[in-house]
Amino acid sequence: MEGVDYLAPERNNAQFDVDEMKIVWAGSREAFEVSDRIARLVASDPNFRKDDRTTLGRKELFKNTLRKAAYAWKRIIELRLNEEEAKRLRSFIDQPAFTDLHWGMFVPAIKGQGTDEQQEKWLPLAYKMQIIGCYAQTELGHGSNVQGLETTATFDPQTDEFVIHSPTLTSCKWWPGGLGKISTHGVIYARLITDGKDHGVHGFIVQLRSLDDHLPLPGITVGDIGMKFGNAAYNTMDNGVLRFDHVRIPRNQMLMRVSQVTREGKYVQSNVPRQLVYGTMVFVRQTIVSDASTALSRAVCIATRYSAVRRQFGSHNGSPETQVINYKTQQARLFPLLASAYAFRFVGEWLKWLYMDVTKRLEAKDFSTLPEAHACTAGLKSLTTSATADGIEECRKLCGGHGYLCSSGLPELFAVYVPACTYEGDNIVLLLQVARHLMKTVSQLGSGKMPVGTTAYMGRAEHLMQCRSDVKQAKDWLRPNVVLEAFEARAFRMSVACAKNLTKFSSPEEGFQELSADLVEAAVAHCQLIVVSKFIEKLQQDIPGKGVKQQLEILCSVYALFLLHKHHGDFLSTGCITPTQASLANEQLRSLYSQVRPNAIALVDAFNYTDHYLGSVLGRYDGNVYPKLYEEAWKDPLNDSVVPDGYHEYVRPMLKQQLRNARL
Ligand SMILES: Cc1cc2nc3c(=O)[nH]c(=O)nc-3n(C[C@H](O)[C@H](O)[C@H](O)COP(=O)(O)OP(=O)(O)OC[C@H]3O[C@@H](n4cnc5c(N)ncnc54)[C@H](O)[C@@H]3O)c2cc1C
Repeated sequence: MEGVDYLAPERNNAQFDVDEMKIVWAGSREAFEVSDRIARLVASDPNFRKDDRTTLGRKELFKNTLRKAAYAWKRIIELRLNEEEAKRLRSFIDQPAFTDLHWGMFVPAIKGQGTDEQQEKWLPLAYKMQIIGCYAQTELGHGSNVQGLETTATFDPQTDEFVIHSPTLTSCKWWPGGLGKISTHGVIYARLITDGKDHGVHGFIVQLRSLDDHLPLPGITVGDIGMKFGNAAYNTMDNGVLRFDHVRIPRNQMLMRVSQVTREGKYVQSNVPRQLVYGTMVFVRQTIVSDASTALSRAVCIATRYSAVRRQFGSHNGSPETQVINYKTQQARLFPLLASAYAFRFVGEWLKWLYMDVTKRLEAKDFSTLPEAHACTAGLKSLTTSATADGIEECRKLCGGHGYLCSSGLPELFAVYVPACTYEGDNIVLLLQVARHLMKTVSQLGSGKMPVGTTAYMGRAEHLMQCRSDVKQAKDWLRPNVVLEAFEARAFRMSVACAKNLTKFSSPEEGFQELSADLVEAAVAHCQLIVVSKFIEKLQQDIPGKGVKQQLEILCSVYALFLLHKHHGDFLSTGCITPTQASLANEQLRSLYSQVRPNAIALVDAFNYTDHYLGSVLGRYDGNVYPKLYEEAWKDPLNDSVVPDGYHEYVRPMLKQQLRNARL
């Protein structure tokens, strides 16, 4: 029945003020109002319809993406939306497009690496979308190892130009989003060569297509790299291939904030420090972490609502069957993901603060915390995107068979999200960078150099090596200091163990290669500690609203104790806790799940997602799942006719034993 809220009894059980939780989730009342207004705007506009997306062919899908991007830009101008509102609008449209790379990578690259004059020239054009840009770093043969890129930018002093060239097949740019069919310009990464000397990889602004007829400029071969994983999903994006044949660009199109090439062809470092690039990196990764909380919360919202609707077994004398959300196994799979969504939200919020802190320090020429900030954002990007990709897939399984239908929204969400584990740095490669930083920090402890930021806890080395948890009963695990100390001791001891083992090898590099799997685990332990500690810090703030803080305290404990349970081998083998304490943590966790249960629906309502944005029949706000699933099935193009196309050619001859005469 339309208009009936089938989840109302669940909502009535909530023990906290959902409206206040919505503000906490959004970050502030103002952020909530902007987000709520823009989400409704998109949901109510039929131009942003997306329910037929997974049945469209690639060309139709792509054209549909271009239409939405153009229409969105028109609305942004008509409604005079500010930068934040425009960003929200693009995200609620929920369809990856060339604009993501234009605003998310091209513009920040020019801002971060361009000189003042370059910014004055290029940014106004980009802001008005008079040029459209992409970010082209990866090549067919080279991704993670950026220093291995082969594209060359050779300075020609005769003409005051760079010659951009792809010397081999493997040097073709491969993957950049927006490149394949749309970008007019790109920030292209190439090896800078002056006077026969290779100065390593630098960024250049290169025009790729004519601004009149959109044809590639002379010397440029460009196209799309082909279909990607899943239906619709990232196939709305034109990830591209690009080959240069001695393409000339003026010297002033090298991004010269950090290093320059003079008119005479001399390579000079400017007085601006190289660390400046860290600022852009922290900004981009902060966005990725915040996107992780969004993607995971969407999946969790769908799985939680559907778990309250779905019933299996347990009927007695004609009573309804049991809601699957009441099964302890369902709770033990679902509620840690719910807690993770909140945890990632708060660590993302903290990263916004970190970005501002990094920017301020850069302005004051204080570079002391930069390597730590860099390592920490790399690690958090890796941790949150991996957990989110796995979490979305778990949510699909939590929805049983129906989760496999595109109309559940989960297959597309997974397909569109999972490359986040690879782009902006492969997650394992990033964790290895974190591990290098941790090993360096440990090695400097004896020299009196105090670790900073998220590694500051390592400064209490002696205590962390000796401390033993004093947990005696299950509820002791609810004390934040107890949890924090266990996570700190585990992370530190794992790092110290790796550092010790490294000394057994004849060269540090050989040791690093050999121990890389252990090093990755140490890095994960460190990153999990960061997320736990930022959740705990969040709870030290004043959080208004009936019951809101209590719910967050429960979720924080769920997040931490779930990790402790999952990785209890680490905690036990490093001697941070005893087997008895590990089982007390598990006992406490079970009790926490029972406390989450009555609030589960309200906790996902607090994400404030419209049905349009969720794009899921299973996750509908009103819980009216079955009639809508039934309706949705009939909309499939296969059901346009009762007898399918192909029956007369292929099925009938088989049934009638006439295949021998059939023309196949
Ligand atoms: C959807 C999507 C969009 C993208 N958009 C862009 C874009 O806009 N612009 C752009 O320039 N690029 C883009 N990329 C490319 C992306 O940045 C690269 O794919 C990424 O950096 C990983 O590099 P790779 O593909 O070379 O992987 P590889 O580095 O080849 O990784 C392959 C395997 O080797 C492992 N590995 C690699 N190095 C090490 C090591 N040192 N130690 C241990 N293991 C290692 C990895 O963990 C992985 O398992 C995009 C990619 C995708 C999937």
